Amino acid sequence: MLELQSIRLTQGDFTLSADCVIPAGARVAVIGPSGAGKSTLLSVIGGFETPDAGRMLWDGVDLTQALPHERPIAHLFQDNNLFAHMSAAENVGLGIRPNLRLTEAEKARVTDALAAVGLSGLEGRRPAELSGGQQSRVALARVLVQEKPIILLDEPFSALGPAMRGEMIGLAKEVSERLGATMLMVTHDIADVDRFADLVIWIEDGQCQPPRDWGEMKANPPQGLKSYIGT
Ligand SMILES: Nc1ncnc2c1ncn2[C@@H]1O[C@H](COP(=O)(O)OP(=O)(O)OP(=O)(O)O)[C@@H](O)[C@H]1O
Repeated sequence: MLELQSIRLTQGDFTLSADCVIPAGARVAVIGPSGAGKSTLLSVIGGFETPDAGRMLWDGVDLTQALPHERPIAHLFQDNNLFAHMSAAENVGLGIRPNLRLTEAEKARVTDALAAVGLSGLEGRRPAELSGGQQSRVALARVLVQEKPIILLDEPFSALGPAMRGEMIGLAKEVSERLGATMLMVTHDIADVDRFADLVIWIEDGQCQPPRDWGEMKANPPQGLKSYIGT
C-alpha cells in the first residue's frame, strides 16, 4: 500500500496536505476544482516535489527522499512525452533502457506491449505518422513495459475526443490489471471516473480527502463535489 503520512507542501500561498492510505492494486481517480492541487499531489508522489513535512511509504519503505527514477513509479502525462525522431518501438524501449541497447528478450517485451495496446505492425512509425489515439497507445505501452507497481496518470487522454478517451481509459484499466498496479489518475471528467475508478480522492483548496468508494461518494457527495458536478 501507498501511505501519505501528514504530507505538507507549500508553494507561495498554496499548501497541499495529504494524510491517507491507498491500497495496493487500487484504481484511484483524483478529482477536484481547478487549482485544488491534483497535479501537485501527483508531483509529490512521483518525487518531482519534496514535501516540507511528512513521509511517503510504499509497502513500508520510506521513499520521501527518493529521486523520481528511484521510485517504483511509471508516469503518463497529457502530452504523452514521445520523442518525435524515434519509432513507436524505440519510444516504448526507452521505458526499459534509456540507451535502447535492448536484449532480444527485451525487444520481445516491446513487441508484446505494442501488441497489447493494439499497435502490431506499426512498430516502425514515428509519432507524426500516428493518430493522437495511437500516440496515447504508444505511451501506454511504455508504461506497460516498465512493469512498475505504481502508475500515475495526469489528465492522460484529455487531448482525445470522448469516444477515444473512453477506449483509452479501458486500456489503461487493462494495463493496471495486467501489472496488478496501483493507478492514480487525475481527471476533470466524471464519465472517466465512472469508467475507471474503484476509489476517489477528492481535493479542494489543497486538502486531500482520504480515498473513498466512488459509488458511496456519489450517493453521499461532499458539498464541494456537489457543486463541481452541478447537482
Ligand atoms: N511552482 C509553483 N509555485 C507556486 N504556486 C504553484 C506552483 N505550482 C503550482 N502552484 C499553485 O498550486 C496550486 C495547485 O496547482 P495544481 O496544478 O496542483 O492544481 P490542479 O488541481 O492540478 O489544477 P488544474 O485542474 O487546473 O490542472 C495552484 O493554486 C497553483 O497556482
